Amino acid sequence: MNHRFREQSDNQHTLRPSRTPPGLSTKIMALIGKVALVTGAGQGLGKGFSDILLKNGAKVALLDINENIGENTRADFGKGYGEDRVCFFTCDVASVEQLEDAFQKTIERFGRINIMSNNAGILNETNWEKMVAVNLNAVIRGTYLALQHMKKDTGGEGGVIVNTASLAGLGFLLTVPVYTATKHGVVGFTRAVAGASEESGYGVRINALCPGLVKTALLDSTSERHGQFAHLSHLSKEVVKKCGILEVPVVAEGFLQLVMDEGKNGAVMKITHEDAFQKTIERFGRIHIMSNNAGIMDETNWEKMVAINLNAVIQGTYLALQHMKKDTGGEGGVIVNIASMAGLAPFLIFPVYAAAKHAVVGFSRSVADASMMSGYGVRINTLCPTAVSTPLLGAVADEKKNGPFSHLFNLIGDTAKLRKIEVPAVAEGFLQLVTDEDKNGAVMVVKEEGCSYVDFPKEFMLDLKAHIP
Ligand SMILES: NC(=O)c1ccc[n+]([C@@H]2O[C@H](COP(=O)([O-])OP(=O)(O)OC[C@H]3O[C@@H](n4cnc5c(N)ncnc54)[C@H](O)[C@@H]3O)[C@@H](O)[C@H]2O)c1
Ligand SMILES: CCCCC[C@H](O)CC\C=C/C=C/C=C/[C@@H](O)[C@@H](O)CCCC(=O)O
Repeated sequence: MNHRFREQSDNQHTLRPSRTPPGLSTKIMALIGKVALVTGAGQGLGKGFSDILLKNGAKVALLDINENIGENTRADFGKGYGEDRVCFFTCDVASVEQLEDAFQKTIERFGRINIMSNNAGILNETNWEKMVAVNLNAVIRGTYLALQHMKKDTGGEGGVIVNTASLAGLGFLLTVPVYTATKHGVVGFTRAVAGASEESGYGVRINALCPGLVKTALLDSTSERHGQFAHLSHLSKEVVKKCGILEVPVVAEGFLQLVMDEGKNGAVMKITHEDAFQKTIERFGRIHIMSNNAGIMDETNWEKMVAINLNAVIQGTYLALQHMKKDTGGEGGVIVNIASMAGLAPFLIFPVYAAAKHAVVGFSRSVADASMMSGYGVRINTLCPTAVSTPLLGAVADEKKNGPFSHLFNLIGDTAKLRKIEVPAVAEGFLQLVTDEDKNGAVMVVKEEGCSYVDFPKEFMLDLKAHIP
């Protein structure tokens, strides 16, 4: 299934026009050396958020009320990312003293705080006062404490706060009215305090994340957790059926966007299943062939180019695998990822385009082997055409899209004179990769002379077995 990261806009209730354009802005917060504090980090979403922050170079203080799971997670991350980059503090976020103490200890350990994730949350409609204390009051307190440490007017370095709300913070769930209230509270508080921080020149962005149902322990519901409306729990099951269940890493990607995108303040990101795959299945019953073809050429807006030309190809491949792989009831199939000759050779003036396309080649060849070894019955091939006569090539002649090497623009000369092949020739090659059942991990070049397969030199093969003593 596909997923949708969408910024929620609510014109009627927006106090002023949103200052953040939809999609990624060009200013990205670098995470290397940044210090993050994540609550409820022992498992579930908090663990996923911590993981993605560590993966991107941040140091993370994990906070959780459960010492056992917190310590285990710290040990895992310590092994994977280095003991000096992660620590754990036992902390009940509903306790003012414990939360303040955890901030202090984080500063003592890492010297500062740049990123705060107010994520800890529970589902308990019976002890609803406790739920309000954890899901709402502690988010407010965590935000205020983080602001105190980060705000620039009192010597802080600025930073970003991401509050975990829920889709139930935008809509409602009949079985969990108080949970719904706490999450609406988080959304409202976040939007208001984000505006206040901006007006006050604090240099701290504050955003809210609203995922639908996510596969975590929070969903192991008991009737006690559903309180007096437990008899309506069949209605929750209907919601689950309608919404589907998200995986933690998908939500973590959305979280990372809210952290890194310097253009986002007061943003409310909704994460639900995108229904492109679902709609295709509803219409045709199944999917056998996936072509990850969408791409752009823009060295100036290179982050966006990487997101489309590489990240989306990875995402599309994984989603297609989920639907097609035989071990979970799929019928098998084939995925063809569209790279370029620039995925095999250096490309003057377009180095990031070349990097993304090289990565598509490497990713597709690796995942093709992995799919075969896993018995998925899904082949994955790559197509590398030379210059094709389509509007994409307009970028070559567009100085604005040439990025830092636009001074070499004149070397290209007249693009009309560029040697190009036509779309049907590329389509022929594409069809071969789809239909030839012997081709998996194949990389096909399409040039004026026709189609040929790349024969990678044997010395560049990674023989894993040879590396195991
Ligand atoms: N799972 C979902 O479907 C879903 C959907 C939308 C939003 N959320 C929200 O995501 C957040 C994380 O939930 P999850 O799904 O990862 O749940 P989870 O139960 O897997 O993890 C929650 C973590 O928070 C910790 N925690 C609980 N109370 C705490 C407290 N008082 N102080 C410190 N830590 C505490 C727990 O020990 C646990 O490690 C919550 O705010 C939840 O409301 C969850
Ligand atoms: C009983 C399980 C409780 C889990 C709570 C989690 O936080 C997950 C909440 C997930 C789904 C909530 C769904 C709400 C659905 C409707 O109200 C929906 O129509 C909301 C749409 C909101 C919008 O699109 O703006």
